Amino acid sequence: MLELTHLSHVYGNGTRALDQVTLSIPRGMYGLLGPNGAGKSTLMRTIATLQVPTEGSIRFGEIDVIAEPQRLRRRLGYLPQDFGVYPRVSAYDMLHHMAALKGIGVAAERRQTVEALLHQVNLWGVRKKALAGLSGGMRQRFGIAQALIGNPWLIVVDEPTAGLDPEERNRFLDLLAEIGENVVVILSTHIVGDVADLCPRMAVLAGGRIQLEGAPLELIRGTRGRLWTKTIERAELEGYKARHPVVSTRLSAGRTMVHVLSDTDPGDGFTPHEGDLEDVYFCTLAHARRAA
Ligand SMILES: Nc1ncnc2c1ncn2[C@@H]1O[C@H](COP(=O)(O)OP(=O)(O)OP(=O)(O)O)[C@@H](O)[C@H]1O
Repeated sequence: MLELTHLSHVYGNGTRALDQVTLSIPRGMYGLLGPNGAGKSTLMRTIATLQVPTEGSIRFGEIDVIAEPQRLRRRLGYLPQDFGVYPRVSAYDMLHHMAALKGIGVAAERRQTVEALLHQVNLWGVRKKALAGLSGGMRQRFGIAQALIGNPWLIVVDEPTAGLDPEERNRFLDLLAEIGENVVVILSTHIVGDVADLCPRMAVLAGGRIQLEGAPLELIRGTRGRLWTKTIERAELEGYKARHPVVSTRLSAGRTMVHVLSDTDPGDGFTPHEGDLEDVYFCTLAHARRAA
């Protein structure tokens, strides 16, 4: 279990990127969902011991993460948002090098680890290729392989599917799902589908604050009977926004589909709408914006 308590972070320029974040993150896949600038990367870097928060505490089991970062690092796998690699080095050699850095000193053990990981992430066939020659999806799978060196108990993955095509994204998510239920995996993302597909628990972060926490299915159930939809012309949107609490709009075959959150029938031709996690997310963001 990873416990974050009253975690805040203020950058030198005064930006409050995290504001009293308190979360208990159990074993399994945990989704941290938020828009650009929400503070996700700040939180991921803080958990990964790359920066020290201004305030608050982090515990992972018996480890006081801020006081004993080295102890956590031995148990940590981290795939940062901007995962830089030496472009001309092969996947095989780079993984070897990283395994050595992670403390696997015995050559035979290192070789065994590297080969098993290359098979696990399905990169065995391209292991001799320079990293620069791999596709975006392959590079992200390489990123997961390096994060898995040394059998970590805590795995932090920051926006891993951004920029992947749908097939590569599916393959990457399948790989994450396989990592197992016995470790804590935190998946930070702005893509609702990543969380919907993988995570039995999640939180929404916006403006540095936790806006919502829970199990996606329960959170979706919480919108039941309160969501309404109508398809309108784009030009009518401003009028609808003025009359109704619009939480989201999406285009459907060139027309605009409006979703409204209301405990009672808003009239005006709206029909009941079966919500999904995207609706939960947009309702949460709309609420956070109003509160701000
Ligand atoms: N080194 C820094 N110095 C000053 N402000 C920063 C720094 N890093 C991030 N910020 C600011 O902190 C806030 C949170 O940024 P962060 O990168 O953690 O968000 P994010 O949710 O990961 O966003 P994105 O999806 O765009 O990466 C933003 O307002 C950002 O501009």
